Amino acid sequence: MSISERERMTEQYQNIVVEQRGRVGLVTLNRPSALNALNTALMNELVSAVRDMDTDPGIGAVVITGSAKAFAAGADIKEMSSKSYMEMYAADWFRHWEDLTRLRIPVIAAVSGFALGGGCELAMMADFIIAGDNAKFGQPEINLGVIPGMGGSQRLTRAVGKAKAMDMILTGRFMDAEEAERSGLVSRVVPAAEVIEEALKAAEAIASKSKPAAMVAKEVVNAAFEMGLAQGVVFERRVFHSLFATEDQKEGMAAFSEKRQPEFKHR
Ligand SMILES: CCCCCCCCCCCCC[C@H](O)CC(=O)SCCNC(=O)CCNC(=O)[C@H](O)C(C)(C)COP(=O)(O)OP(=O)(O)OC[C@H]1O[C@@H](n2cnc3c(N)ncnc32)[C@H](O)[C@@H]1OP(=O)(O)O
Repeated sequence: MSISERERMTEQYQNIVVEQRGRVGLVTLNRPSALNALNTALMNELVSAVRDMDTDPGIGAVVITGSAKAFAAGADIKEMSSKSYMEMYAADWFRHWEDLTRLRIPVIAAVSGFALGGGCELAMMADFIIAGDNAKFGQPEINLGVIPGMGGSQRLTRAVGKAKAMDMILTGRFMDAEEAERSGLVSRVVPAAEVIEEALKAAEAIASKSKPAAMVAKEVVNAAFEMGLAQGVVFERRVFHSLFATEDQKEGMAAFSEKRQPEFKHR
């Protein structure tokens, strides 16, 4: 992407910064004065940007990140506080942002600092989280008289188990990076100053693989949350069989036999 294209993309957005680094899309939440509190404008820009990346043949993976101090400190309390029950229920607030979990290409959340409430939920909507050693995760909504509202109770429980999820949601306590890794919430912890670099490296590695294989790998792993084991194993096996219809499978296995790096077509 040329600098002018990148500047144009950035001009489209006020609450995020959108960049392309090789075959990786990088989205940085950009509301530093509010610790990247997630308001409607930011979420709509985020969904729009990652949807464009998802259909861009030149992008194979996405990284979403925030600032050193905050990935996102939650939903924007000031925007939310005056809403009525019927305003929330009639608009079914947050439903549309579940689209973030339906992207085809892999998404990595690079988390430094606070990932609280909606910020933790947004990170858990990614395919995996790389955390800086200063990261603090939490679902402290109970302090505000509410509960998680964008999948937090469901994804946190599946990620760390009932005991820790219940502890965090009922007490509102934060979980540091070490506990988050130990609990399975994050895939790895790196020095905070290196988290974006590490996430970009992981995303570049993913984007260098076969795109159809990466897309279906994400799909079958996520299916484990929705299917029984026997059904999931059959689904995985059928998808494995289907990859033998791709050029990338032929190229990947031929490259191994010929002792060379594969040149995937990424389509
Ligand atoms: C219905 C309308 C649509 C809503 C918008 C769309 C949302 C999309 C996402 C949906 C998420 C689903 C719902 C979710 O489950 C519910 C929530 O997330 S509720 C919020 C949960 N988060 C919190 O409770 C954390 C609140 N913040 C804090 O506790 C502290 O800020 C901190 C993170 C511990 C840091 O403390 P400090 O270092 O002391 O910093 P400050 O407190 O001074 O904060 C600096 C500055 O940022 C502002 N700010 C921080 N967090 C938020 C926030 N969540 N919303 C709005 N503003 C926030 C804070 O007010 C300060 O601003 P200033 O006062 O200086 O102007």
